[in-house]
Amino acid sequence: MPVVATDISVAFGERRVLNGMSATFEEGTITALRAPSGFGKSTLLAIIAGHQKPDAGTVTITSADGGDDTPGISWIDQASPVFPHRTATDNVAMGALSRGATREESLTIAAHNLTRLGLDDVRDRAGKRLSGGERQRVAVARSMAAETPVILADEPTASLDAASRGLVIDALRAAADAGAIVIIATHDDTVAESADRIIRMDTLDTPSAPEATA
Ligand SMILES: Nc1ncnc2c1ncn2[C@@H]1O[C@H](COP(=O)(O)OP(=O)(O)OP(=O)(O)O)[C@@H](O)[C@H]1O
Repeated sequence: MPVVATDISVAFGERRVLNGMSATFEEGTITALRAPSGFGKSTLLAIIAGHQKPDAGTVTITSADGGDDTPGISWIDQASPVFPHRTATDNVAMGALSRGATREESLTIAAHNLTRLGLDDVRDRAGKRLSGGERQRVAVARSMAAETPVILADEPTASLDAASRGLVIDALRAAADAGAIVIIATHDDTVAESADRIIRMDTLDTPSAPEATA
């Protein structure tokens, strides 16, 4: 079931950031949120995640079976927490454990996802000894291991070189191909080119403005 944002408005003091924005995010697609800094990309992701309440408007996320349970949501950003005293493997395995995998299964799933994100060399390294870019990829790997139906990524390639960026894009693409709803706030042209759809948030300053360009 899609994520549906309807008539979302947010202001911080006098500054109106989102003004009656509506958008639907379908399963199996990557949507890139694009705009210069300050147009509310992160704010929209935070509202979809439920981290922040809009002044007006609603977000509905219905689980695949049509029930009321909110489906799992992964959040990936540069500040995604990594447990400092646990290894990269354990950090990623937690994603699989969170969906009910056994410890043994989780370690296999973690190994697979560490490899696909180019993290084999640091799999036994404690979280606190990982670089910023490695932590960011651990967060992506954990999200892949968790197989959440919704993945919200705020500048997921910000600390990464071109090779690592490609691995993150490939992972997010694979998640979407498996049915996930992937929404990415990004300034990175390469990430945006990999998306199925781009929403230009700087063209959305009036209610009922056209919501997206392909
Ligand atoms: N908690 C807050 N209190 C006050 N202002 C805020 C708050 N959160 C965000 N803002 C402001 O709202 C605007 C939108 O912020 P947001 O982080 O959503 O933009 P963005 O498009 O993601 O920017 P960037 O590309 O720099 O990450 C900015 O002007 C920001 O300063």
